[in-house]
Amino acid sequence: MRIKTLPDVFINALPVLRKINEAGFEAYFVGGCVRDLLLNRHIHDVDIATSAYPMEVKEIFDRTIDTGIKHGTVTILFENNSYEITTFRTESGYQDFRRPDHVTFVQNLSEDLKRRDFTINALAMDVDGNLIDHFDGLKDLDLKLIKAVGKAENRFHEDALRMMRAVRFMSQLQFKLEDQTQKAIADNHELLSKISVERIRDEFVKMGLGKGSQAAFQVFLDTKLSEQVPCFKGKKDALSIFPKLNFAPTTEANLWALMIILLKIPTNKIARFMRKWKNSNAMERQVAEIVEFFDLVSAQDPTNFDLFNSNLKTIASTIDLAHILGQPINGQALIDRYEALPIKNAQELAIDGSFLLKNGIPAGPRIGEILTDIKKAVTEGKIDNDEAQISQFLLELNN
Ligand SMILES: Nc1ccn([C@@H]2O[C@H](COP(=O)(O)OP(=O)(O)OP(=O)(O)O)[C@@H](O)[C@H]2O)c(=O)n1
Ligand SMILES: [Mg+2]
Repeated sequence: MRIKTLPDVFINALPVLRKINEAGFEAYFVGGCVRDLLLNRHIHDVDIATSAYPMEVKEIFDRTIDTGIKHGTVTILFENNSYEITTFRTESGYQDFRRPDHVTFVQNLSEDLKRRDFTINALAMDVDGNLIDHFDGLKDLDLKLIKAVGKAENRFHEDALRMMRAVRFMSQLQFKLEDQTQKAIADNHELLSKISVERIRDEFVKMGLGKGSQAAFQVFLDTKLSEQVPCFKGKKDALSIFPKLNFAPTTEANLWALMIILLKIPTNKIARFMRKWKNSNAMERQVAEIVEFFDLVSAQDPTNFDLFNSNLKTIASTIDLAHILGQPINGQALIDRYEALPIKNAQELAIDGSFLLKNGIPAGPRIGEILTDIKKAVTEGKIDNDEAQISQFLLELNN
């Protein structure tokens, strides 16, 4: 099969392939970019595989970066783009279940494609748009099937992360998992423990946010992959709610918040959970804020001061979670009330701590307490946000 009209990302890269060809080597587009081209999905980067060794690639192009020479990868800068060019290689013989420290280069494209994870990721395309499909990847694209190349177990022994990639692609592409591939994951799920949490987390998040997240999550549970990730062991019942929900989360923070809610993780253990998953401090804070506000809204109607202490992003997340979990809350009313607040942060208050000092309040913790009282009074609409009314409020407070 030949693709006649290529999108710009490929057109821009054609001179790169030609230059490699002219130097006497083979070069192909490979992997995710060919898959996404055929699925009409957005293509974020094009990867190139070649028969040239990294040193030979570096001789062909003026501007190169040694991204992963050990793995056979050189990044080249060409016009305004950068491309990863990887020498045909294989991973077989490395049975430590992780990406190998170094690889064996191979002579031809077929040997290279053979070591790739799934048939739909083992497609290649040459400079003329001819597709190379040694493993029926095109057929599986048609059947919407994630199927390992060759013997599935071998692929997962080469790199156990591929088991998470399987459920991630199921979710992102809304594909089914081929039976033998699923069986191999179930049989080998324990190998996932060899993989770093950061790499598992990235795949988990992509799975959780893909269009087919609920079907994928079910397989993630059924194959027991879930038993090998932080804090999920023995929690199948609680997590089984996810595939049954009517909606799925749309942001990473909401995904984590939903996990915390489903697992009933107490407030004082949220930081621990987030850290076990190696999330950033910023993500940890955002998720803690969302869960806290969600708990508050689930228990009672928030006051204006509660809304003031929150922010639009957190409120929007809470509404999303309530929607997902089928909890009746009037989201629009919350947003309207937030928008109508006379002040949205401490900087918008007509006075600050120095005003209190000038008005005879001694420096110390009392300043903070009084400022809180003033913010409460202003947000609850008891007084206007102006100096005169705040002064009056202070007088009454002191009497
Ligand atoms: N554990 C892995 C990772 C990658 N690959 C191969 O390397 C290609 C590129 O890898 P990567 O960019 O990680 O994945 P993509 O399939 O391109 O998906 P994405 O759209 O997320 O980049 C894959 O298509 C696949 O052929 C693999 O066989 N095994
Ligand atoms: Mg890619």
